[in-house]
Amino acid sequence: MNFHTRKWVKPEDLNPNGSLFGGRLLAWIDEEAALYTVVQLENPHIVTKFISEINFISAPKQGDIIEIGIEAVEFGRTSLTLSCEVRNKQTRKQILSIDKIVMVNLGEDGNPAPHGKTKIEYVKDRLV
Ligand SMILES: CC(=O)SCCNC(=O)CCNC(=O)[C@H](O)C(C)(C)COP(=O)(O)OP(=O)(O)OC[C@H]1O[C@@H](n2cnc3c(N)ncnc32)[C@H](O)[C@@H]1OP(=O)(O)O
Repeated sequence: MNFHTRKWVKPEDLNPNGSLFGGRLLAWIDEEAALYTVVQLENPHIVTKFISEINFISAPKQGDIIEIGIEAVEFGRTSLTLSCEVRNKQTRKQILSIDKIVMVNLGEDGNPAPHGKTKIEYVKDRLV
């Protein structure tokens, strides 16, 4: 799993209990999943279709640095299924896990379209 994105938990990210607001974390994850999918499928027109159970394992506090990891689990015909882990960057303590995030590739008409991909590709390999 690649942990591409780091976030610094700031006052505006907190819930009234003083820990990271879950909705804020989900927004960061959704954006990360979308960016990962755009890069993998080489198409900016993708949507989040389905998110499985979300396990909030521990609560980050203000000042924590967290990192968001995404991994491709399955390439479907029009879909790409991802998994997600979030952990504390310094302590590696687990913060959240999601088994399945299903992203769907769209055509110009806005309907699901085959993406033609079967495996993870690395941008550096596309450049040579
Ligand atoms: C990044 C963002 O924030 S996007 C904003 C939030 N997302 C949205 O607004 C999306 C709203 N939903 C939609 O527009 C539609 O549901 C669509 C276009 C995504 C899909 O329409 P559908 O009629 O379900 O399409 P369809 O039945 O062809 O399924 C498309 C793919 O999704 C998969 N899929 C559909 N429903 C589910 C589900 N409940 N769970 C898992 N996978 C699913 C299908 O298996 C298929 O994958 P495959 O082609 O690899 O086999």
